[in-house]
Amino acid sequence: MSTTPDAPAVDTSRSYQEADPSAGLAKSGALARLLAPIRTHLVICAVLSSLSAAAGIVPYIAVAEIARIMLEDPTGAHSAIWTWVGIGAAGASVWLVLLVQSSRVGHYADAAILHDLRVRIVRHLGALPLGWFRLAGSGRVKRAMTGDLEEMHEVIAHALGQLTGAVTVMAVGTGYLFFVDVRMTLIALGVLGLMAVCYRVSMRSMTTHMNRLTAADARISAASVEYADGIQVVKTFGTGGRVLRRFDDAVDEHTQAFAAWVAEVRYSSAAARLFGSEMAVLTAMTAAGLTFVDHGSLGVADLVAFLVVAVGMPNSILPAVTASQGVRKGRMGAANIERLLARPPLPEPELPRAPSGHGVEFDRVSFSYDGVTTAVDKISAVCAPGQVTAIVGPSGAGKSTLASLLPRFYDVSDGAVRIGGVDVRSIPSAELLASMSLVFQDVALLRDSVAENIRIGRPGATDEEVRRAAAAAHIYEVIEQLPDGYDTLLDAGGGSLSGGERQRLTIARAILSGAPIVVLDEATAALDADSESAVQDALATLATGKTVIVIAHRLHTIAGADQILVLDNGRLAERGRHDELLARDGLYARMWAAQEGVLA
Ligand SMILES: Nc1ncnc2c1ncn2[C@@H]1O[C@H](COP(=O)(O)OP(=O)(O)OP(=O)(O)O)[C@@H](O)[C@H]1O
Repeated sequence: MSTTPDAPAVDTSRSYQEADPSAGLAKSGALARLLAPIRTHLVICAVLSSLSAAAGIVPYIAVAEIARIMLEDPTGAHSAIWTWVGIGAAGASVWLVLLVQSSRVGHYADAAILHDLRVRIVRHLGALPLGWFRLAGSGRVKRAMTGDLEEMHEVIAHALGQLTGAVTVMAVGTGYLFFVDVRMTLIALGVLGLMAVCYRVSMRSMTTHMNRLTAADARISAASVEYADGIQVVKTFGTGGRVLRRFDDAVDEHTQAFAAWVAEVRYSSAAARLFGSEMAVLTAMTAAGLTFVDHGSLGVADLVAFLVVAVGMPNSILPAVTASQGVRKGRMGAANIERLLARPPLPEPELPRAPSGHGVEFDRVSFSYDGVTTAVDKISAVCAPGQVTAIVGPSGAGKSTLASLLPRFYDVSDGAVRIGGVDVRSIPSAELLASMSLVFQDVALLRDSVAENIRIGRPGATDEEVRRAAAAAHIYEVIEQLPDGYDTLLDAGGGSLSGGERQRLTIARAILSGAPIVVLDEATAALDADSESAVQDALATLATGKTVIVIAHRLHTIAGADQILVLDNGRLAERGRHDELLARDGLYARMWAAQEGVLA
């Protein structure tokens, strides 16, 4: 917990790392909890589909009874036949009406709850610390909004009805058959029971195999994305073979995992299919039935009842098998969604305070991503308005982490970050973010026009203001030469803009926003000399009169900074101006010598 007096109480024990998806919270019961608001609808849907299934079996019973009447008294009056025809037709009508009603109620409840969950997820995402998105990635968000919700949809709109329907068909069907002949019914149930046993055997190690397949799937996706994202590097440096090998390995692993599963379950699943088929029930009923008829212990009419009703039962059981797998997936989807909704949101201040000024202070700031390893360790520094503070250090020293504590991508584990004397945790997050321009190296452009991409900095800005910002960011001429000028559509990758041009576009956005604090992560990728100097000029314009914090990778770009913080292994190793640090002959001097050596 912070030792500083103005630090609001927050839970610093939180870990920002995404929990293992297979880990426990809400693993069981998540589906029931998330569906609680539509429980009544689900009960109605289940009752309707159960009644519908019961009505659906009536026509089969009617056919069997008509056959009985005709076989037992072929020459008699057949008025009872018409009664059964009526009962059968009524059963079919009720089946259809109730089926439609149950589907209507299920889909209505499904649409309502999924809409509700989508809104909850989006609101929750809006309240999560921005750092979470960096760690979890867009894949996690996409999975929640599409795959996980779709799996819940399957349960609500389809699986529930199929399962209740199957149970009812079994109950009503066997009830009627027991009434006709107990021995034949037990034989029919025996065949279906064998199917259940074989199915259970084939599903015994499903979780292990599914986990292996899911892991292989994830590796295939990662290798594909890695290949597509890094296609330029891959082709330029001829490392395509290595990346493709990772892809091939992942595909091989997937194939092997699948083959191992198939090899293990091939007999049990084939047997389950066999015993669950109409063919198996028909064979068993015919063989046993004819034997009993031969011995005179079963009437032909009773045999017909089994051939009509018992043989039809597998038809409703097979969809229920698929439905039970759907329920399993739905439970996993619900657990994922519940886990996402359980991520703690960024705490908003109970007593918001307004900063007086825009000086930034890091006061004995510590931070750990996992609650174990310290990424930033007791760093103190003051970044005055109108001055440029550069953060430098070897890779992994904690530069980006320290800077990301200012916009509260993560909250400090200890100490405090202040703006204008106020702890950032006491400033409402919308105001906090509005007070700073963040220019990161993973330049974020939207799929929109050039003008709109700049206007994000200040949505109400006029075209003229957008143009002035573009001019100040030294990107004006580049835009003028684009096919549709400011109306040219960009894609998320920036379309035909170069790396330096994309950076200047985001600098124009930051200039337009006029935010008094600027945090920028210098591009690690080397730009060509012209682009580099254009970016430097743009940054100089952006920085005028502002509190500027630069995460620098190339030291010569920040040699003129007012203050340089040299981080090493999460600690502040040195601080001072360029000349002072060179004179100290420490880490900075060594890094400088190394970079100059490369440049020389
Ligand atoms: N998302 C994360 N989860 C866990 N640890 C992380 C995460 N991001 C960074 N770290 C760890 O925190 C430490 C500081 O990383 P950070 O990215 O802040 O360093 P950096 O100086 O900015 O490095 P670079 O110059 O390579 O970008 C490193 O040990 C890094 O491995």
